[in-house]
Amino acid sequence: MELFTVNRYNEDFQKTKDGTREATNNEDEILQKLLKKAAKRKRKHKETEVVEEATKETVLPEEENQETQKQEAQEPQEEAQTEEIQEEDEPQSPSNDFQVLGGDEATQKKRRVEMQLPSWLAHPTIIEGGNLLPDAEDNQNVETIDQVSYLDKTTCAALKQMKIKHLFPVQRQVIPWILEAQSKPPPFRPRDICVSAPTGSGKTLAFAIPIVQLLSQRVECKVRALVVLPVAELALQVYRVISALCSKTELEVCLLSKQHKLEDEQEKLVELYKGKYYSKVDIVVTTPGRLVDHLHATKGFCLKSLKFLVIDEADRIMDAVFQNWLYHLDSHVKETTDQLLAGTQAPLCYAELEASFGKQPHKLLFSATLSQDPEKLQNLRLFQPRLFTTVFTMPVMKEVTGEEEGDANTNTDSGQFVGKYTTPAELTEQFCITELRLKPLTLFALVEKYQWKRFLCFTNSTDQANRLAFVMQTLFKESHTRVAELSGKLTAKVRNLTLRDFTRGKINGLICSDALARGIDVADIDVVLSYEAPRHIKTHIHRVGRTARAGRKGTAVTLLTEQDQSGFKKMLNDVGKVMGEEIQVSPDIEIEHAAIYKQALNSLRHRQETEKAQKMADKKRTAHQALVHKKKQENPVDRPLTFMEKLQLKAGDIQEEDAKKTKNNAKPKPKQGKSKPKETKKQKIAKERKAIEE
Ligand SMILES: Nc1ncnc2c1ncn2[C@@H]1O[C@H](COP(=O)(O)OP(=O)(O)OP(=O)(O)O)[C@@H](O)[C@H]1O
Repeated sequence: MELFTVNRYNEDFQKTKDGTREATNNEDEILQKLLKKAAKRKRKHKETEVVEEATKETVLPEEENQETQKQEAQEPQEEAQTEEIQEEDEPQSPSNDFQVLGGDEATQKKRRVEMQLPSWLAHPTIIEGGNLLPDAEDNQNVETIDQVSYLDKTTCAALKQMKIKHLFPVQRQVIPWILEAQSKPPPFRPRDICVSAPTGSGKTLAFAIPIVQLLSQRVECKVRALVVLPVAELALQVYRVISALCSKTELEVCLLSKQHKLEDEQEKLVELYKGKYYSKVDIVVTTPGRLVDHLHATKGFCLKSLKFLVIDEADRIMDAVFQNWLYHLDSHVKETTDQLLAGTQAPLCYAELEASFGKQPHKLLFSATLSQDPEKLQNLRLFQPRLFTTVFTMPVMKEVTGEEEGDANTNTDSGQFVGKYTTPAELTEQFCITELRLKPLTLFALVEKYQWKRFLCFTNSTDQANRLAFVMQTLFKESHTRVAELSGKLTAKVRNLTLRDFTRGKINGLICSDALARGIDVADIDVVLSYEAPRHIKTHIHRVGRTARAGRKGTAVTLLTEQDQSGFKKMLNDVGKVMGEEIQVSPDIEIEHAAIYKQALNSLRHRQETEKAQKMADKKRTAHQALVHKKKQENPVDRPLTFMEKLQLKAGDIQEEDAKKTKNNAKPKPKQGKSKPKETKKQKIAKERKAIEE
């Protein structure tokens, strides 16, 4: 069963001779074009070589000769691969592999079950990556912002103010597609899209520009666009970009994140006028948790007019626990015709299209590591989804085994869509082998050796980030390098201040946990270090993606121990990546910095002991308080009166006073005898309590 409803009006399908359908080879055409370009480059290179050879007297040194032999050898292989790729694209008949029970050894070997991707994942629209720098040769013939036909004047003016000269490849592909999809007449609905593009390739503007341009003509202010991001820092960053784009329009943008009070945000969202709520914003940028808070708590926060739902870092949001935000959101958007969207019904007919028109927002998913897990994607109920994916080099579909190193940017596992884990072309990846006990010192020596002035160092946990930041601050005490911690352990306010100081250059290095690994965009980071090998390839992709952004060069270094190396290498090879070159530090670092390192470790140990003692004291104090409280519960005499008891007493007193008044009128006043001994507080409380019980 198709995972998603197939739309009869989908322009991507064409009839073949025998009446069956097949996807047009849009992506195949692009792949073929890329291949031809590569082959032409190879031939040209070879011709020049032959010409050079003809004029040269000297014989090529042995290795060069081997090089040309290897190249020649490779050529026919490449052509063969070209054929393979053509074969690959033909729809293959399902394999009839099965296991013969009790057969001989050969037949017993279970065939590897290859994950069959849904057709929309298997046939993505390929975005040909390239150099993003405006003055790069690839961009000489790229239109400038003013020459782009599909951008209106206000958008161009806003982009110029943001110092944007050219659109990036992912923007040139996605923006016109969204504008065109939205221009379809009712009841044809725009297809939902998933965009998988490298970190720093400009995905934010790829969705922000069409949304702002399409909403800028709105008349009434209603929430028509919702942008959801996994963390508050990212939401703040995207909010700033969209606000800058809206500066030339009347659109209002609002940021909802736990960094502000709920009441203050409610003030910005809605206003009550003559008993009716009106929206004060057009575009809302938020995190899933905060969205649910407002869906429950903010009266008048209406999403019935929602036109766009953008999910940035979509795989992170789909992985995480805030899955139920989709359920809450759905209950606030127009009623959903589930069976229609979940693909359990027959393909859409005109009446159904008409019935479902405007019922769901246009869903736009973006990530550098998009998930292809059908179950997770199913939750989003995408409508005839379309995948855009970026590749920098020809995705050569070849088997990559653990030992050999695959070419960068090639996804060889047929269970993954093309370009799934593409990293920026300007990124240089390196690694450094060290011992676990010397890792802080190795990090210190690398920063000193390469004189890095702006670096990020990622650890696998917040505790590790906290400890490492402490040790590095001690090691860098003598030098001018300032290091700070940035992890989930700190409050959002402290994290913002630290990030601001780092952006301004007051701090040189941040020791971060992976909370910051996604999306954060800080310019000119020299190097991103992984202090510990990342546990998952996605984490690695997002960590290294903090540098080499927007076409700028960047370096990523991973600190590995002998034990980590093989696992890390396999993790990269599985997605067709390589480890890069090895860098080393002087083997005498331990001797050179023995004193300061020992001092750092001792102060860390001392701090940990103090913290442990503090924790023990806190534990004892809470235990004692619990005991005292328990005792007070047991003999209530010492327990101070509760609020209810005081109210009862007050009510009792009033009754007593009334009774006394009537008695006093009838009875002579008592003689002044010896004054009674003053009762203690305890006796007073016991007496009051007795009075209540009576
Ligand atoms: N057309 C453009 N011209 C110049 N700079 C651009 C352009 N588009 C985006 N940028 C800049 O590139 C940087 C990265 O953009 P953005 O954060 O949108 O990338 P991204 O793909 O969302 O990255 P990530 O996957 O890490 O979130 C930003 O500093 C942005 O200002």
